[in-house]
Amino acid sequence: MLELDGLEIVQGAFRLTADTVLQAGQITALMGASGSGKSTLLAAIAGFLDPVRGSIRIAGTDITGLAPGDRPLSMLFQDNNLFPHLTVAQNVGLGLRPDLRLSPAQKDAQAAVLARVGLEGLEARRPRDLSGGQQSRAALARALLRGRPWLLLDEPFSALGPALRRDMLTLLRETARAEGLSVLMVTHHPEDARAVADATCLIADGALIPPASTEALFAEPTPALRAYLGE
Ligand SMILES: Nc1ncnc2c1ncn2[C@@H]1O[C@H](COP(=O)(O)OP(=O)(O)OP(=O)(O)O)[C@@H](O)[C@H]1O
Repeated sequence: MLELDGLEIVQGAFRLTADTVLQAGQITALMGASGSGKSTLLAAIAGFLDPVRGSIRIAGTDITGLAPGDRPLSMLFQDNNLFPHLTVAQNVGLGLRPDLRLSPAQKDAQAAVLARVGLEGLEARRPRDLSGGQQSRAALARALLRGRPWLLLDEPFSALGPALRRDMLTLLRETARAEGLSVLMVTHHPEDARAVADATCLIADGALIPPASTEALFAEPTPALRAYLGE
């Protein structure tokens, strides 16, 4: 479980509150209008932004004061954050060791994760020699290799066309299921939430509305979802 307990986050004039529980072992979509605070909430959970009040717990442990690297989570950004001068294998290996001195077991894990995301045979390429979809796969592989139980995704596939985005979401769902990952995923696309998210939550009027089953929510949209969808 990821518990947001009386959380209050402030950025300049912007204020966001969150007081809810996100279930582990499933995919939760996070939606809300542009500027509603989705990235801000992820930044606070990941430790890039200190809340002014409240606490964040994962699996019962208070992580509010921990440095980003010490939190039981990995974060995937829209721009993929791949280093242009490193190969695909090196970029992925950074998930384990910044100095890339991988043990034989770590090299095996690196090869396995590259195979899992469909990048076998492309290990020696630089990111610029990969398609957009392959770059997304490399970034996902690096996050997966870290082996942290929670994965936070800030619109990571939004630069891809619809077909590639669907492929990536399918890969995400399969991987999350196979590895028992818990995922919190920001998306602007209701169809993405419906395709892969067990639960969906919305930010509206400066507050996180607790998650509900995606199926139930879209079958009977709440006023906040209706407003977001422009209905
Ligand atoms: N460093 C900052 N200083 C002051 N205000 C900020 C800062 N960063 C973001 N904000 C404000 O915080 C609010 C929430 O921004 P945030 O990026 O979290 O929204 P978002 O829901 O992720 O939007 P989008 O969907 O457009 O990415 C916005 O009003 C934004 O202008």
